[in-house]
Amino acid sequence: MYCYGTVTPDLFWLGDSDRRLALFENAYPIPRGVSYNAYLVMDEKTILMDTVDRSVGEQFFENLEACLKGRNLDYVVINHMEPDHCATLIDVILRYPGVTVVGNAKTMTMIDQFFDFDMTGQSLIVKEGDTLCTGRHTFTFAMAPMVHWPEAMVTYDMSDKVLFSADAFGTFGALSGNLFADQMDFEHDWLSDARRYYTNIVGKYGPQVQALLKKAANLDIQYICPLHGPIWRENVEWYIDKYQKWSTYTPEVKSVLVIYGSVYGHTENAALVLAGALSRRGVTNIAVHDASVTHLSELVSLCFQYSHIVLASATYNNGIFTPMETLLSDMKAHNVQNRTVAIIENGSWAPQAAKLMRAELEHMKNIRLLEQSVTLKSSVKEAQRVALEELADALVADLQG
Ligand SMILES: Cc1cc2nc3c(=O)[nH]c(=O)nc-3n(C[C@H](O)[C@H](O)[C@H](O)COP(=O)(O)O)c2cc1C
Repeated sequence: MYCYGTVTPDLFWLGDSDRRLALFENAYPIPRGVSYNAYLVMDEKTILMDTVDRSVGEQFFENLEACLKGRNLDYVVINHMEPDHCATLIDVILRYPGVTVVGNAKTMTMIDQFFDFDMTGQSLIVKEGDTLCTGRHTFTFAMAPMVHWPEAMVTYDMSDKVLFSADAFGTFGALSGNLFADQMDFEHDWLSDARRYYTNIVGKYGPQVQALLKKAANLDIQYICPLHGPIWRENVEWYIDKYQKWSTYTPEVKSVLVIYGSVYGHTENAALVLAGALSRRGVTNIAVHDASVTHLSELVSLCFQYSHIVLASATYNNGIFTPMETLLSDMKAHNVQNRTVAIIENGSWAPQAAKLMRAELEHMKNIRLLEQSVTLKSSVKEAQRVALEELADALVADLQG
């Protein structure tokens, strides 16, 4: 049975959620599921904004058919050619043979790459600022390259001030009846997934997100309709401000995130001794994570959130303990920058981790390494306890500075 939702009297949500998928992009755990959103505007001409992942295709077509109420589909706009939004595009064309596919030149190239379908006479190529009128609604298009693929664009309904934002402003998490962010406790229940989605999916492309935000700043936005997660119609500025912070690599929390890589628990012990020392000095919201336990996508997200990061690692076969090594490479891949970092190392015969971690961090932009570091030779002794207290002093001084 169809279950589409109403956004405005003539704008409908046709999406569905996948609660079974374990890994989004076969990489990111999504215990809360994920929604794939598509939207239909019923005007003199009917216009569909994007399609959906194959996993929810059946429900999507039931919704589309019910929503169209026997009318034909005139346009389908492809804001983003990634298969989680476009896998069902050809099925749309086959079901509605007269439909015109709207996208930019790069979109059309990608359609050719992904599918074997001759679109001659069925496509409309749009550029920055072009408009398309469907009756009461006039839509304009803005390119958003690398948010999150090169062909990405957004569509703005100038009549009702709706931004169809593609992957921007999306989040992991299945929708449960409520379509709007103001119908949920977004900050409490969704924000950490929204941050994890942003930082891992587009975190690398801060300057490109900034370029899109500058375009959006010129628009009167009453609704944001993303391709994943809830729709925004209230407090839109709050969410845009989060995007400002994330895309400029500005920390949200002025506190210390401690991540440790530990085989037998002694490096973990050092991390906790430090965390306790920080707490006694009045630092709040300290976070401690085991790099072997907390998923990388969560750790990357936390690195975007916190101003100060302490990395503590055992030496492992003359290298960095592998989960910590993987984290460092992921931090680099996601462009983590503008952070203050301190290092703790451990090793029973030739500790190397500090030197090697430092070398990795030097490849990242604007990472300020605290001079103070702590070396353990197997376990925390009195000398290291004192050194950890001193590291806490240095971190507190830096936080206050
Ligand atoms: C597989 C393996 C390889 C190791 N390689 C080194 C090494 O190259 N150099 C060193 O000084 N210690 C090495 N160690 C020792 C650990 O770094 C050391 O025992 C450290 O105290 C472990 O800290 P943890 O208790 O937090 O796991 C190695 C330990 C393991 C299990």
